Amino acid sequence: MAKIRIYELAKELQVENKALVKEVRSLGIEIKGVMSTLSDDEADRVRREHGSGGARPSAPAAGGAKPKQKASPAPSARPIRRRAKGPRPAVKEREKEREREIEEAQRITVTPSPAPVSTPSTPIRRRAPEPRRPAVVPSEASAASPAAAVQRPSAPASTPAPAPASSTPAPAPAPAPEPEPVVEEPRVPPKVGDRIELPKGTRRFRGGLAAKLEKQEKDDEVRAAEVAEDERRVAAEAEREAEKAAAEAAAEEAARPAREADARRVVRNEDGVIVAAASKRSEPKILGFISLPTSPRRQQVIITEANKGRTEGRATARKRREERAQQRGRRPRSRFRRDRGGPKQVSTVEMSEAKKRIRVDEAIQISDMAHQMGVKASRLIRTLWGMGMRNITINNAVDVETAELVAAEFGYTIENVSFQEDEFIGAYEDEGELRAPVVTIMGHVDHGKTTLLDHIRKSQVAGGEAGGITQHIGAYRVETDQGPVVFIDTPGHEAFGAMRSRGAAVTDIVVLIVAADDGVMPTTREAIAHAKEAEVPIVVAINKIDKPDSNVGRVEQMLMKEGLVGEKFGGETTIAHISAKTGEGVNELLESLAVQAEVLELRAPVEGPAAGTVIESRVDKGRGTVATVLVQAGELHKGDIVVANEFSGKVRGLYTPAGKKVKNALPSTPVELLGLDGAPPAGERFHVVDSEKDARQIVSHRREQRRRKESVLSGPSLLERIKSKKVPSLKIVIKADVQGSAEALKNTLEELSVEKVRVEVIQAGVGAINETDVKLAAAAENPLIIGFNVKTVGKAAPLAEHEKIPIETFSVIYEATDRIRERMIDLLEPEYREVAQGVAEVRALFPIPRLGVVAGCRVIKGSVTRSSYIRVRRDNRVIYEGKIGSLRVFKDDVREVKEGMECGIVVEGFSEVEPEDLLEAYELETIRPEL
Ligand SMILES: Nc1nc2c(ncn2[C@@H]2O[C@H](COP(=O)(O)OP(=O)(O)OP(=O)(O)O)[C@@H](O)[C@H]2O)c(=O)[nH]1
Repeated sequence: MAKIRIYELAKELQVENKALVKEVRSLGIEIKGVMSTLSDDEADRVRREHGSGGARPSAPAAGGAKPKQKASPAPSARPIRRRAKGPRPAVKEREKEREREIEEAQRITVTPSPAPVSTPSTPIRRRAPEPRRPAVVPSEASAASPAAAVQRPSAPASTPAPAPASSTPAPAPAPAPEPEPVVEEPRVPPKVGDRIELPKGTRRFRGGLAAKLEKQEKDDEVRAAEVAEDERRVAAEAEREAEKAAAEAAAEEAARPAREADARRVVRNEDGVIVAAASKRSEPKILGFISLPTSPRRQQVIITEANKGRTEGRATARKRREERAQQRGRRPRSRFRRDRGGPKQVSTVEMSEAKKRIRVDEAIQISDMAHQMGVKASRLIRTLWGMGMRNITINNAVDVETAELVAAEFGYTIENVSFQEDEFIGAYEDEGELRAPVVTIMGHVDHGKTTLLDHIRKSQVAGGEAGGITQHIGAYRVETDQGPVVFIDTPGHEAFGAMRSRGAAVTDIVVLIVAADDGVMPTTREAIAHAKEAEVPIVVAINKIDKPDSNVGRVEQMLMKEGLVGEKFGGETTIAHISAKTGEGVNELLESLAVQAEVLELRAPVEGPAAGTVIESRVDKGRGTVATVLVQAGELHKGDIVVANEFSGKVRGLYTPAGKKVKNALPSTPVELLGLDGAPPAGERFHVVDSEKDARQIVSHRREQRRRKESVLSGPSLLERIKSKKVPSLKIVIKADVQGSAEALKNTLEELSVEKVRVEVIQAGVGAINETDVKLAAAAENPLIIGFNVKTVGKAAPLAEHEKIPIETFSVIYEATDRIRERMIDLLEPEYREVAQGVAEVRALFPIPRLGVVAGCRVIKGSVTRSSYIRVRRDNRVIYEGKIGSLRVFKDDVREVKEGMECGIVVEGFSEVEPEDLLEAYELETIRPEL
C-alpha cells in the first residue's frame, strides 16, 4: 500500500509542514515529524478533516482537481512568517494585509483551467472556506478600482469558472460607487469568458489560501497562548526556585557564625591580603595550589564553583521547557534564537573526554585556552580573578598548574606536554658515603681569612692577590690531621656579598673570622646573617691573638651581642682563638671543625652521574671556559657530558684548584672543569647527563624558558633602558675575567648611585672588551666601559675612541669604585664658592657720558680685579650685587688695583653708587660638586 509523507501531504493540502504535523497529531495519529509517513487511510482521514476531498491528486477523475485555478502566483507564493519572540503582529496590520490579499484576489480574472472542473455530480465536495470576518473589504475598494468591477465566480473554489486569461483593465477614472446587488450563487457553472460579480463585502479567497490564512491565524493564536502559558509557568518556577534558594541560603547563613563563613570563603596570604574568595552562592572547595605573581610562595587558593546555583537554576528551567516542548511535539523555543529559518542540525552529543583535554607546554595564553575550550576569554579571566590573579589579561599566559585549576572549572583537563628536566637529571639524596665537610670562611676585610687558609694549605695565596684582597671565590680541599676539609675562601670585601651568599648555600659549616684587634664589624654581622639564613653552624675564629693590641674578651662580648655565645659562657658556639700568622690555635680550630662535621654526619652518594655547584667560572685564553665546581654527589669523570645553566660540554679535563690534573672527582671535591661552551654564573648547579643530545635539549629548553620569562616581563627593552634618562646617569658596560668579579663589580658600582646621579650597569659579562661592548655602550648617554683583569681586543679601542667612549681597566675593585665616583661627579652641575678679593671705598662720583657713573674709589683692603664680582654695601647692608663694568686708574683700563691705590670703578648696571659705599670685590671659584 502506497504511503505518503507528511511534507508531501502538506504540499498537496497547501499548508505548512508544521501545521500539518500538528493537525495530524491532533487526530491521534502518531508521527515524528515531516518525514513521517501516513498510510492511505490515514492520509484520507487527514484530507477529510482538513477539508479536502479524500481522493489523491493523482486521481483527477475523482474530482480532486487542485482547488485553485492557475492564477497570479503572488498570494499563495507568499511565505507566512511568524514571530518567534515578541508581540504578535498588530491586528490592524494583519487586517490590512488581508485587505491587500483580497484586493489582489479580486483583481484576478479567473483563467480557464485545463483540468476538468468538478461538477455537481462530483461525489466529494470541498468545503468552501468561510471567511471569519465578513465585510473586510470596504465598498470603496471595489469602486475605486476597476478591478473590483470584474465579475468573479462567487461559488466555492471547488467550482472555478473558466475565465479569460487576463482581463485586468488599465486603471481608469473610477465611476462613483454604487451599491452592488447581492449576486446569487450560480446554479450553472460559469463558462469560459463569463464574468461573475462578487457580492459586495464578500470575502473571496482562492481555495487553499483562505484555508491557509485561517489556519495560520488559528495556529498563531494557539501558539501564542501556549507560549504565554509556557513563559508564565517558567517564570513562576524560576521565582519559586529563587525563593527556595534564598531561604536555604538564609537558613545556612543563620546557622553558621559570620566569621566562620567569611573565613571559609576567603584566602589571605601571609600579609593578610585576600588572594582568593569564593562566591557566596556556592560552597567553596580547595582544589589545589597556585603560585601567585604577587608572592614567590605558593598560595592556597579556594576555587569557587561560582554561580553554580544560578547556572543550575537556568539549566533546570531550560531543560523543563525543552521537555514540555517535546511533549507537545514541537521544537523548543529559544529566547535567543534569531534565525527563524528551518530547523538546524544541532549535535547534542557530549564531547568525549579525550577532546576535553588541552595540551600545555610550560604555559598557555589565556586567549588560546579560551579558544580551545570554546568559552569566552572574559569568562576565563573572571575565573582567574576569582583566584586572586588580578593583573591577568587576555594576552597573559598561565603556567600548567594554573591552567589545570582553571580548566577544571570548565570541565577540561590539562595534559602537561612541557619538557621535564627530571627525566634527564636525577635528584640525589643526602645519603651514601661519609663526605668531607665544606667549610666557608667568612669575615670582615683584612681580618685574616686568606692568611688562615694559607696557613692551612701552606701556600701563599694572599701574597699573589692583586691589591692584597681576595677577588674571587676559591675552593680548596685540604688534608688535615682530622681528615679532609673543603674550604671555600669567600672574599671578605663587602662588594662580594652576593658571592658570599652563594658560598653559604653550598657550605656545611661557616668559620667566622674576627680579628682580635678589631672586633665585630659590619661585614661580620652580614656574614652571621648569611650563615643563619642558610641554617649553617658557625665556628668562630678570633684571629690575630698574637698582636699586642688584641682583646679577645672584648671580641667575645661583641659576639655575644650578635647571639654567638661561647661554650665557656654556657653557649653553644665554638670559639677558637687563633693566629693565622703564627699558626697558634689553628689545629684546635680544625679539630672543632671535625667535631662539627661528625655531628652533622655528612653523606653523599658516590655512584651515579655527578652533580654539584659552580663555584666560579672564567674564560681562559688558552684553555677556554674554566669552571671551578664543587662535586656534591656522584663521581665526575673526564669525558662526562655536563650541563650547567645554559651551557654544556664534554669534560675535556679536570684539575684541582692547585692545577693538578685528575681523572675523576668524588663528592666534596672542588675541581676545575674544562669543556663547557660558556661560563655559567657562580652558584649554578651542574649535572652530568647521558648524552650530548640530552644536554642540547636541556640547554635549549632552559634558553627557551628564559626567553619566555623575559617576554613576560613587560619592562622596557635593554635599548629603551639605556636611552631612558631622568637624572644624570653613568651607563657602564663591565667586562671581567670571571663571572663572580663581573657580578661583584656590578653590585658595587650600582650601589654607588645617589640621588643626584645614578650608576647603571647595562651589561656585565666575562671576557675581553670587544667591538660589541663598544657598540652597546655607544647607544647610551654618558657611557663607560670597565674592564676588570681583561684587555681590549680587535677594533674595540679605535671604535671607542671614535665614539668617544672611555674604556678603563682595573685589577682591584676599590680602584674601580673610586674612578666611578669621579666619573659620577663629572656628570653633576658645577658648584661655586665665593673667594673674597678686596674692598674699595667710594670717595667721589664722576658722571662720564659713555661710561655712566664712575665711582672714584680707594682700595682699602686686598685688591680689586677687572673680572671681580662686586657687592655694594651701604650702612652695612648689601644694596646691589653685580660685576665690574670698568676698572681704570686715571684713564687707563687696568686688570688689577691693589690695596692703597685709587681707581675708577663702574658697577655694571648700577648707577646709584654714593660716596662712602663699600665695594666688596670677590671671585667665584668653581668647586667639584660632591655626591
Ligand atoms: N699579626 C697578625 N696579622 C695577621 C694575622 N692574620 C692575618 N694577618 C694580616 O692581616 C692582613 C690581612 O690578612 P688577609 O688574610 O689578607 O685578610 P683577608 O680577611 O683575607 O682579607 P680580604 O682578602 O681582603 O678579605 C695581612 O697583612 C695579614 O698578614 C694574624 O693572625 N696575626
